[in-house]
Amino acid sequence: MTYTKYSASGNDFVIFHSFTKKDYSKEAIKLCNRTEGIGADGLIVLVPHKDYDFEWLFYNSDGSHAAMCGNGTRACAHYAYSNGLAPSNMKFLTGAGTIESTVEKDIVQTQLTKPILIKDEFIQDGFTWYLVDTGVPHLVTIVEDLEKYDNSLASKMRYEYNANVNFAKIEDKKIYVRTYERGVEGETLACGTGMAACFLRAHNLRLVDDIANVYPKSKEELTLTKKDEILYFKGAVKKIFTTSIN
Ligand SMILES: N[C@H](CCC[C@H](N)C(=O)O)C(=O)O
Repeated sequence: MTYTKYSASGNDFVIFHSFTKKDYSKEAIKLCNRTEGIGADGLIVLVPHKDYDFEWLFYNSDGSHAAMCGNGTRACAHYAYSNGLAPSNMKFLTGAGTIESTVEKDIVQTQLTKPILIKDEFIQDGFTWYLVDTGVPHLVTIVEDLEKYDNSLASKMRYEYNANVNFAKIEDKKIYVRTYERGVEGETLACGTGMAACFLRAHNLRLVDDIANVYPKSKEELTLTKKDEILYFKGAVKKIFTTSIN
């Protein structure tokens, strides 16, 4: 089987396509393992679909299934276009619904799913939180200093709310984010739906404009846009290598 490794702003994925729609959780654990596998935050499998360019199956590195992955959609769209599986402007089916992505060289833009507010502002453990679903659930707290990121608190909140956990700093209308990712069970270098959740929170508080640059732990620049209540997520992706494993 041929596998391709992508990095989307530091959030990395193993991607392949197959005619077989089945549970790939075990493959995800094996392939995402950073010592004995290829190593990645997640596995993405493209399978045929009669109504869309393809359907995707997404797994976190612990083998758990997730409905959506913002960075994963950008990597997967680039993979699909590069392999002739979809046109540059494509529509594919995810666990969170239909996703539309557009590929222009190494820049990919994804139209995210409609955000759903789960729990508005609440205070817990000394931080003010906001819980929103941007394809998957995300807790967001805005802090003055990202050194306030607390991995053990993030892990506690992740299990209490079954959500990813984001600490965001806003400076000159730019957003800087650190994310503890569910299913990776640790901080990743970027989390697309997490950046979208932070953007939404900052936008609601009028701390950013309708278009904002967002910088995850990898420091790569991404752009989030809110237009007619729809969120668009744009940034570069990198194909790292392709390999065959028997
Ligand atoms: N870990 C997430 C899925 C991946 C989200 C993230 N990698 C992104 O780019 O949106 C979850 O289980 O909810």
